Amino acid sequence: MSTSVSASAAAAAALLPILTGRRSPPASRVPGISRRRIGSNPRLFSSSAPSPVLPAAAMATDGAAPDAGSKNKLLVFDTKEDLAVSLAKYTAELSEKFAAERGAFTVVLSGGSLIDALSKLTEPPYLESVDWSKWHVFWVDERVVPKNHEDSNYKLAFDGFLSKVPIPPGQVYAINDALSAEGAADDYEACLKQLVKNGVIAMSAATGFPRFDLQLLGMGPDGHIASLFPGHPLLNEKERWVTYIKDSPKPPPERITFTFPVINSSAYIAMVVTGAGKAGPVQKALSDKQTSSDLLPVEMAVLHDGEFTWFTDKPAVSMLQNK
Ligand SMILES: O=C(O)[C@H](O)[C@@H](O)[C@H](O)[C@H](O)COP(=O)(O)O
Repeated sequence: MSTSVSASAAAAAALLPILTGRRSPPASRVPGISRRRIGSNPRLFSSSAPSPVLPAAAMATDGAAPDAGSKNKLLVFDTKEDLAVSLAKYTAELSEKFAAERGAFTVVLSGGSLIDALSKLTEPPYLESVDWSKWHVFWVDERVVPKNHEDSNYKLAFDGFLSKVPIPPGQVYAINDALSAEGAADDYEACLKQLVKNGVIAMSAATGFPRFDLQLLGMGPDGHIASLFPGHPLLNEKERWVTYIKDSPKPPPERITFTFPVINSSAYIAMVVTGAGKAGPVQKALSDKQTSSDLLPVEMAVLHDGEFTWFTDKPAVSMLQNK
């Protein structure tokens, strides 16, 4: 059982009644293919269908917000299992779409609980049906530690996901762990630039930054995403693709991270956020009271031209819903 909410950046979804009895369309549809718009008000759906992934056509709002809010969605799941099933279907469908359209699928991972949420992709039917040879895997942020260190996001992803699927090892782009934070950020940015030249990574003509096909992100209880923390000067980086931080409030202190211009140039973002500890930032991000002065990092993740889907559970949206 799940609930899907249209979630423009300005949508006060909490204020809407839940409409029942509407089933989601067949889950084989790839979100974002159709662009039909259905009106100016945010809509909220409750669905008993096994997959809550609704096409953008059904979820779109009509420019209620001045950003890409018309392609934002909020999915709320009863269980981690339901979330993982839906996230696997969503990712597999995008893999098929981008493999067909551009012969490559560029996927960006974060650390944290996201990796567990990808577990269903390592099982049938996806293990066999996904064309893993098209995948190119990147990290939105990485801790500057050796790849075999317990703090390494690469190790987390390798142990929990990458070692279980047949992605060609040369298409998994870990940081150079022999370098300093500065050096690793420069090196990673140079690697991305080369892959743009080779046509593996798309470019956004609109922003001039790389356009990853799918970024699979988590959010911390303080509203941070990637290694972009509240109030940190890196939030304002406008030139670099990849930068570094040496004073991360979340240990370990030294990290590299994508910048907002890169995050916001993506074609798709899945923001996977569960648990009551995240309810505050979720509420802030999805409320219509955004001001430019005190934005949390998660609120600054606004796609220039893409589709942003929140994969959440009920505790995470508990401050949004009508009681
Ligand atoms: O390097 C990191 O520290 C992670 O990439 C981090 O940004 C993570 O994605 C969030 O903190 C959410 O983590 P959880 O989902 O485990 O809360």
